[in-house]
Amino acid sequence: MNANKRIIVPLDVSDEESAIALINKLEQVTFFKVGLELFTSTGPKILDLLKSRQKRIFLDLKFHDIPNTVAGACRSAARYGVDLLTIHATSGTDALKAASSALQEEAAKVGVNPPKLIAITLLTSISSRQLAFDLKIPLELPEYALAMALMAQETGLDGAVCSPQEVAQLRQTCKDDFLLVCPGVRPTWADKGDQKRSLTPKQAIASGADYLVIGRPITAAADPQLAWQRTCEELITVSG
Ligand SMILES: O=C(O)c1cc(=O)[nH]c(=O)n1[C@@H]1O[C@H](COP(=O)(O)O)[C@@H](O)[C@H]1O
Repeated sequence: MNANKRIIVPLDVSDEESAIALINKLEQVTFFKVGLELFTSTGPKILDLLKSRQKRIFLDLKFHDIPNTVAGACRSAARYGVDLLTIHATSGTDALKAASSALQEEAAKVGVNPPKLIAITLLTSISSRQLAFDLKIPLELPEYALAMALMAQETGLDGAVCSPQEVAQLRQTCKDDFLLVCPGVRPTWADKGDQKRSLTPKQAIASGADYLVIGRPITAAADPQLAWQRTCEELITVSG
């Protein structure tokens, strides 16, 4: 896959106008993420706009609820015809199974391809200290992320979201076609911000990530187009 097709740019802005401005500046980007901030503001309108421009869509709503509720949310999301959708692994196996079945059934009913359903293993903003002291989870961080990914795989999900620092271990253990999506990726020249477990794009791909989510280094740059190009150039040598 071309380097630029592996990068997903999140439209983490508060309204449609700002999202359109970013999409226009980033003409070469083929895959965008619509997350909680933008979707809460615009609703599905933004998905139609992206589709009209032939963009791929990662709808990152991070569902986390009881089985009946996530199944209903997945039925609604299935109708949008997006490419990727997220749910927290900590929703539990019953909810993961209910979500996955609901997506398949509803997509077949309305005649669209179901999105790949991917599980959040552990948010990339959580440190090992926070995992132990705030969340009270008595496992090493990589061990916990792997357990969540394997649980997602066993319940029939299509992949997982993990930090680049855990991706090599997940790649080794999970099936080859289990999609691994890594946010918290920072080009060599970018600030880390609130991302606690980051690697560079090149390191993340070399470690086995299928897709990288790279936001602020590109979207908050003075020249987003130039930042996008520099990011792609960093990747070319490993995945060109
Ligand atoms: O699901 C995600 O995309 C996600 C999961 C996670 O564990 N960490 C994480 O940062 N993200 C998203 O990835 C993007 C990262 O943005 P930047 O930190 O600006 O590159 C944001 O849209 C986050 O919502």
